[in-house]
Amino acid sequence: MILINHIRQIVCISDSYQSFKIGTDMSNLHIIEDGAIIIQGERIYELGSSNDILSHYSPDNFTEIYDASDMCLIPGLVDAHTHVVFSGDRVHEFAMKLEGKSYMEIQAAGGGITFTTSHVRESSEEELYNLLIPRLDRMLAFGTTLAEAKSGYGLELDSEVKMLKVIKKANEEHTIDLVATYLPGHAVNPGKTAQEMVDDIVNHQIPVIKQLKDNGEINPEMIDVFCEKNVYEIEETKAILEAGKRIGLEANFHGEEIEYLESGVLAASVKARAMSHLENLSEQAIPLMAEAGVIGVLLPTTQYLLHLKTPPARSMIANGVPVAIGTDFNPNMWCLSMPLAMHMACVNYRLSMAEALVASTLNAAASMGRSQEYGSIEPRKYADLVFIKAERWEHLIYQMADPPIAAVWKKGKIVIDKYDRFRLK
Ligand SMILES: N=CN[C@@H](CCC(=O)O)C(=O)O
Ligand SMILES: [Zn+2]
Repeated sequence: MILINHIRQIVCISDSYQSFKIGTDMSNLHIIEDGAIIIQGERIYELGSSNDILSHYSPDNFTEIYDASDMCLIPGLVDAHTHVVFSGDRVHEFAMKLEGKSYMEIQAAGGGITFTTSHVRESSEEELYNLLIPRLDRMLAFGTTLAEAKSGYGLELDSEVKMLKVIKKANEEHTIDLVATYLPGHAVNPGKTAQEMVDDIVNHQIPVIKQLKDNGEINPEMIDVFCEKNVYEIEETKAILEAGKRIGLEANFHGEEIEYLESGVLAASVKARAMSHLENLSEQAIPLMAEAGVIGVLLPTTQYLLHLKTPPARSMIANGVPVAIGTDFNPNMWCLSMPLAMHMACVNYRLSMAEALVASTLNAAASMGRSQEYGSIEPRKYADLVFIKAERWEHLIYQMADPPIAAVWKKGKIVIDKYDRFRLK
């Protein structure tokens, strides 16, 4: 067993194995001052105040002992929304956006998702994998230990499957755990109608996805659609999500990003696990989402880049929608840092730092069906831990672009240690 002792603050998030947090409970972080934690194998064994833990154990009980008296501890961060597998950058489009072109204008002219899709179709599985790994390394250095990862730049069966295989392999081989989302409805291929795409996805792609999943070749757990005006609108989105649900994939989709379509009501009616973006979410949809337990995933980086409306985050929290945060890392929005996304959610959406942390740990884990094992510091959960070298944990968010992350532990092992000096035994 391993003991980490005299931690200034252990920010547990929950002490009752909650699946997610809502409302004022998002401000309740269950902080233990001068805490100690015991790790056994991959998991947390026990935690409490240092006094309590030290009175029950002797140093002989431990193979390793660490002193963390100048650090705070939070659960590993969880990134609820990424498009981390792709080839080709879009820096030229960033310049176009600065000149005033909108996201949809660039997409309509064959750029955007269509541009990235043509690159991904040309890339081998190995090329995509080799591009992915350094991105995951960077995410880990920013404290992310679990992330959602979407396909969505294949937009035909073979290339979607290729992306899902890359995600599966990276999940097996990289330290970060990935939950795969199959995103067949990310854009409409040039020369096709949305309805033709839906027919292909529902009748041709989804049965093969099921077969490959059953054989263990790919492992998507969720299905996603970009529900947007002139992309996949409500009925088309619904058809894809329901076909995915029939093969056991949970709905976790893009909605209400650029134009209002009432996708929040759709999310509630199909009992989606989560919906991301939400900039145009209506007040009427909020209680329905709360009632259906749909997690609202905020993506403050993209909203900032594209000058989108501010999502009604405060109203979502006040009305009981569980709120999560993601980086939305993708070739449109290049951000691998959850602390930066959290900072933006605090400043631009007026989340408190406590709410942002819950949204980036327990609630983000819930958005991918993982909150029983990840997202809080509680006995039996994975020992995915982030140490912050500061007097209070809030420095993680306050120090914005350069968060003082001293060490990251993944499943009971140190995987990042910037100071290499807190081990005593
Ligand atoms: N809005 C749709 N999908 C992505 C962007 C993907 C891309 O532009 O490549 C998003 O969540 O922001
Ligand atoms: Zn996205």
